[in-house]
Amino acid sequence: MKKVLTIAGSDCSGGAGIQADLKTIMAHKCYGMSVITALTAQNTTGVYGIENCSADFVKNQMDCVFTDIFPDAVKIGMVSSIEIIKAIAEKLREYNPKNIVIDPVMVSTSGNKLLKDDAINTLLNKLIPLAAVITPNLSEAEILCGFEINSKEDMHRAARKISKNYHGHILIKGGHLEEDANDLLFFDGKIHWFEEKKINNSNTHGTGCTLSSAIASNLALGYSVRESIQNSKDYITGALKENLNLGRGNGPLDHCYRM
Ligand SMILES: Nc1ncnc2c1ncn2[C@@H]1O[C@H](COP(=O)(O)OP(=O)(O)OP(=O)(O)O)[C@@H](O)[C@H]1O
Ligand SMILES: Cc1ncc(COP(=O)(O)O)c(N)n1
Repeated sequence: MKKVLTIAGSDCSGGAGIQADLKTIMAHKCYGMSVITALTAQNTTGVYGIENCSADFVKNQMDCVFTDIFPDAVKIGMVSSIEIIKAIAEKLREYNPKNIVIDPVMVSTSGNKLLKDDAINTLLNKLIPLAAVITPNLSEAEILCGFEINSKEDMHRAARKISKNYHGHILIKGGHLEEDANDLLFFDGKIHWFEEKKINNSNTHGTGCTLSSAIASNLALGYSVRESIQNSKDYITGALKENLNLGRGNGPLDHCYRM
């Protein structure tokens, strides 16, 4: 059995974060493990509190995982603070796992900050360089490239700019574009579009977490980056099409649809 580790925050309502990741990893028939960076009190309507884990305890969790059940892929989501980012980067350099996928989570669907402003540079300089794939959404890509993104052409320009400092695979997610849900992969100067019609469903809480943990699971299973992204997009599309409608806000995805 392939093993996938998620390093992320907990979402007590089960839609995003560690909970979405573990559901996704299990749906891909991989063995899921978690290093929790923060507890959040949140639900489909918003984030009502954040308690960060200490950097030392993050390291302690990573030592326990890596010295016992070494993962075939690692997904990284909410990382909150400079100290936690540095701790994760230090341990990743020590254990050197393959297939690191970073979802540079900055703001929740409900508009709440999940990464401190002063931590963005540390994320960029210390953690992102260790990733095989990064998966910014439009607003995260805007922060990484420094200009507004309103079209497919802007997404391409943004990827080119980000690639000047980061040489891995850049997947800019277009879920928040007005038109279709088209995602752009940029690597080694070449681009590939993953195209999908937008599904009319506002229950999209956790789509970013789900996509990145699905990509990590597919990489662990031995698929190429391109195949992993296509498989993951198909998984998201299927989970959105189920139209699960839970909670009073932007509800979660249905991870049971393939089981
Ligand atoms: N309404 C939709 N229909 C089809 N696919 C979608 C829809 N919304 C998002 N997606 C897809 O879901 C994935 C996540 O994209 P999105 O841009 O929503 O990321 P995100 O903002 O990080 O997610 P989150 O909502 O978790 O913050 C992408 O592959 C995107 O194309
Ligand atoms: C712990 C945690 N991690 C990530 C997200 C982002 O997901 P979304 O943008 O769908 O709210 C979140 N809300 N909570």
